[in-house]
Amino acid sequence: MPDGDRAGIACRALSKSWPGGVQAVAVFDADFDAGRTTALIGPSGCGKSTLLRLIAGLEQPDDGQVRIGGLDPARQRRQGTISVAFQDPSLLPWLSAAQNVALARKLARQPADPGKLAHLLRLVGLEGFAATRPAALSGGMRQRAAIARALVTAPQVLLLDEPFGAVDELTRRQLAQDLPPLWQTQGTTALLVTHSLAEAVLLADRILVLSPRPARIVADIAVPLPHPRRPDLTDSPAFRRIEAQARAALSLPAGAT
Ligand SMILES: Nc1ncnc2c1ncn2[C@@H]1O[C@H](COP(=O)(O)OP(=O)(O)OP(=O)(O)O)[C@@H](O)[C@H]1O
Repeated sequence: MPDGDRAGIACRALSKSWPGGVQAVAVFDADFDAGRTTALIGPSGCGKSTLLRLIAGLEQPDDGQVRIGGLDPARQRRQGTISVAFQDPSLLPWLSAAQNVALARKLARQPADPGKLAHLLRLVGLEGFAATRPAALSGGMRQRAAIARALVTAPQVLLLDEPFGAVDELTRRQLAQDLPPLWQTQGTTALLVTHSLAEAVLLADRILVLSPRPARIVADIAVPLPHPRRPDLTDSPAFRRIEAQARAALSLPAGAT
């Protein structure tokens, strides 16, 4: 990772056990280059969300450290450098969808940008629901509002934990096509947890396949396909080859590399 790179992520010997003794992450080492999108894929419960929460500075590791551009991630998050969109969208219930998204800019001390707000709401398909409060949105709509909230600050680091999990298949494909250019053209470093191999290949420059808990890297797969990627890319031989490579790595027994 180049020196002085504000958005490169370094995980060093990262370990985290949860109360009750579950070791979710054990001595995890990885570097994520600035401006690249990496998909994390692995069996359910292997520690992907824990890893993302450690990288976001939302949890402290028991051992090891995370550095983003050489700095503590919690500090970077408070400065608005890092945006997260997790499975639980956690929108403020008393604000409308648009106000929830706009608040992110305020918290990051960025000036209001109504044009950008409207553009993002349109891209995530919520233009007709800007004034609607979260309780009156569907689960998928709340997730889409959370994605818009994560993108509205043009963050240097974007952490997405199954961001399209509650979104229907058709909308998912549309979002997978429309949203990545927003962060990829502005040099954002993105980490994306997904259970979908196709989504990983469509969105990412690199796929890390993780073992069952505690998560460790069993395969590090480059996705050298040009952006932007259209959904029909899924029919190409190159796409299928990478997808098959990731699938094979996922089915490796624990302990095998
Ligand atoms: N807050 C918590 N308190 C206690 N245990 C936790 C907590 N969060 C996660 N765990 C445990 O840590 C392990 C890893 O969970 P984590 O959510 O990181 O996995 P995951 O790979 O993201 O799973 P999934 O793909 O199902 O979302 C699991 O055994 C889970 O029960």
